[in-house]
Amino acid sequence: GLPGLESDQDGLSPAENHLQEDILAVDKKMMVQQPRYKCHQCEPPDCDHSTQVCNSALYCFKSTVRASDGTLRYSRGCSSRRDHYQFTCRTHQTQGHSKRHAAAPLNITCCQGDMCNEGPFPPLSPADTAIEPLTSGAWKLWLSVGLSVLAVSAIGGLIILVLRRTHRLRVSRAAQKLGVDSNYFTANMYSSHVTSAYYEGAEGSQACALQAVAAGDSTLRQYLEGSATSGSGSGQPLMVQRTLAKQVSLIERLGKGRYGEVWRGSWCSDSVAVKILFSRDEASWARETEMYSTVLLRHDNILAYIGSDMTSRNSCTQLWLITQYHPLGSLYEYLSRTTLTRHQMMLICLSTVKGLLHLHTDIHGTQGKPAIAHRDIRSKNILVKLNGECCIADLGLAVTREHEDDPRRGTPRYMSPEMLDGSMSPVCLESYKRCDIYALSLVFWEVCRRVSGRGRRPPYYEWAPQDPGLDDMRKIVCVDNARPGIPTDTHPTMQGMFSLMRECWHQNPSVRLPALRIKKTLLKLAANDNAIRLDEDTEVYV
Ligand SMILES: Nc1ncnc2c1ncn2[C@@H]1O[C@H](COP(=O)(O)OP(=O)(O)OP(=O)(O)O)[C@@H](O)[C@H]1O
Repeated sequence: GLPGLESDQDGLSPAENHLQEDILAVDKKMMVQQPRYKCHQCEPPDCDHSTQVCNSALYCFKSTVRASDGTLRYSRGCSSRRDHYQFTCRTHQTQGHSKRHAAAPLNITCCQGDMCNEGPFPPLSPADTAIEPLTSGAWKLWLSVGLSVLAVSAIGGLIILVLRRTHRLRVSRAAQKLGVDSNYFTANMYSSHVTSAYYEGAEGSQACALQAVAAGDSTLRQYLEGSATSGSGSGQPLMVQRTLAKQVSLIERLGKGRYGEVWRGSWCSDSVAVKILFSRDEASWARETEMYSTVLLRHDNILAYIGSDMTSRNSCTQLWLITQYHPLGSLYEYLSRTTLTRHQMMLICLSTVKGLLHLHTDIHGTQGKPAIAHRDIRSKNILVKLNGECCIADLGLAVTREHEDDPRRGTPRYMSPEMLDGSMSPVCLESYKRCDIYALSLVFWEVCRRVSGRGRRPPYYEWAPQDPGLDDMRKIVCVDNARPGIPTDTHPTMQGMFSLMRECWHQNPSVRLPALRIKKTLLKLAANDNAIRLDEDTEVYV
C-alpha cells in the first residue's frame, strides 16, 4: 500500500527524508504509468461494503477523522484524479512521523492495489481523542509575558520615583534660595487634595509659591486680609492670569446659576470659589472681571476677587472667575437653614448696605474708584461670611457711568417699578442706584421675616409664580401697586426696619433713601437695641 505523506519537510530526520524520497518516486511512477485499481467506496451503515466498489481508481484510501463534537468518523474511497491524490494523500498524518502533527484530527492512508483500502482504519493518537491540554510551551509563553509586564512596570515605577525625588530636591533647593520654608513649598506641591482632573502638574504650585514670596505672604488669607485692611484696594489679581486655571484644582460643585456653575476649588491649600461661565456669557465674565480688577475694588463687604482666566476644556472655552470662598453660601441658602436674632439680622443688613455704599460711592484720587450700580441685588447674590457679616457678589451686570446706556437687565422679581414699566428716565447711574435700593429693601424684608421665625419666602411669593417674568412682576408691582406684607412685630427695632423698607421700595425712586442714609439709620436702630452689640469701633451716626 501507499504510505501516508508528510507535507512539511522542515525538521525531518534522515529516515524521514528517505521516506520522503520514496514517496516522490511513487508520485513520479503514478504520473507515468497510471495503473488503475478497484477500491472499497464507502463504509456501512452508509453503504453495503461488499457492493460499493469503485473501478479504475488511481489510488484507494481509508481515513479516520475526529469531528468537532469529538466523535470519530471512518470512511473509505478512491479517486481517479491525480490532483486529488496530491490533496488527499499528501496531507494525511503518519502516526509518529512528526510530533507537531500528533494531535491532528485526521489520519488518512492511501494505497495502490485492488481493494487495498479494506481492513482496520488508521488510528488517531491518544492525544487526538481528548481535548488537547495547554501545552508546557503555552505556559512558558504566558509566564514570559507576565514577567515582561512586571519588569516594565517595575522599571517605570523606579524611573518615576527617581524623577520625583530629583524634582523635590531641585524645588527645595530653589525654595532655600528664595528663603521660603521648603516644607510648605513641597507640601503644597504634592498636597493630596490637588488631585482633580483639572490639575495640570506642579507648575501651578510653583507659581503660587513664587507669587507668595513676591507678595511677602504665604497664604491667600493673608493676602486678602492684607490688601483689604491696607485700604489700598489694589484688586490686582494675585495670580498670573495666563496660568490661573492650571493653579486651581476643582473639588466640588457648589451650585449652578443662569450664567454657569460655581465650584469650590483649591489653590495653595486654600479654598477658593471658581465661577465657570461658558463662552456665550463672555460679556458677563468680561464685565465682572473689569469691575473687580480695573476698578480697584476691595472691601470687606464685597466678595474678594482673586483673578480671572480663559481656559479651554474639551475643545470648549471656559471663562473662570476666582473669588474668595464662603462656606456658609448665599444669604438665600442661609435664610432657608436658620432663623435669626435681631443681632444677626442687623449684622447682615448693615454689612450688606456697607458693601452697597462702597459700590455706589465715587472715590477720587489714585486709589479711587468710580461709582458702580450693581443691578442684580438679591439674596442669591449676597454671601454670608463666617463672622456673620455679608458680602455682595455677582458683578456681571454692574455698570459705571461709562455704561449708562446699558439696556434694562436684572432679575424680574427684584426689579423696581420704574424698570418694570420702562419709565426709568433718564437712564443714568443714579437711576440704577435707586433700583439697587429698591432690591435691597426686598432683601431686608426676606431677612426680617426670619427674625420673627416665619419661613423663608421670596418677595411677592403670595402673588408671583416661582420664576416670574417681566409681565408677571409689572402687573404685581406697577399695576396692583403691591408690596411684600409686613409682619406684625411690635419691637421698636423691627418697626424701624419696616419703615426703612417702606421708604426704600417707594414707587417714586427719588423718595428712596440713599445707601449712606440707610447705613446711618441701621446704626441708630442698633445703638438703641440692647440685643444688638456691634463692634466698638463702629461709628454711630445720629
Ligand atoms: N464665593 C462663594 N463662596 C461660596 N459659595 C458660593 C460662592 N459663590 C457662589 N456660591 C454658591 O454657588 C451658588 C451658585 O452661584 P451663582 O452666582 O452662579 O448662581 P445664582 O446666584 O444662584 O444664580 P445666577 O447665576 O442667576 O446669579 C450660590 O447659590 C452659592 O451657594
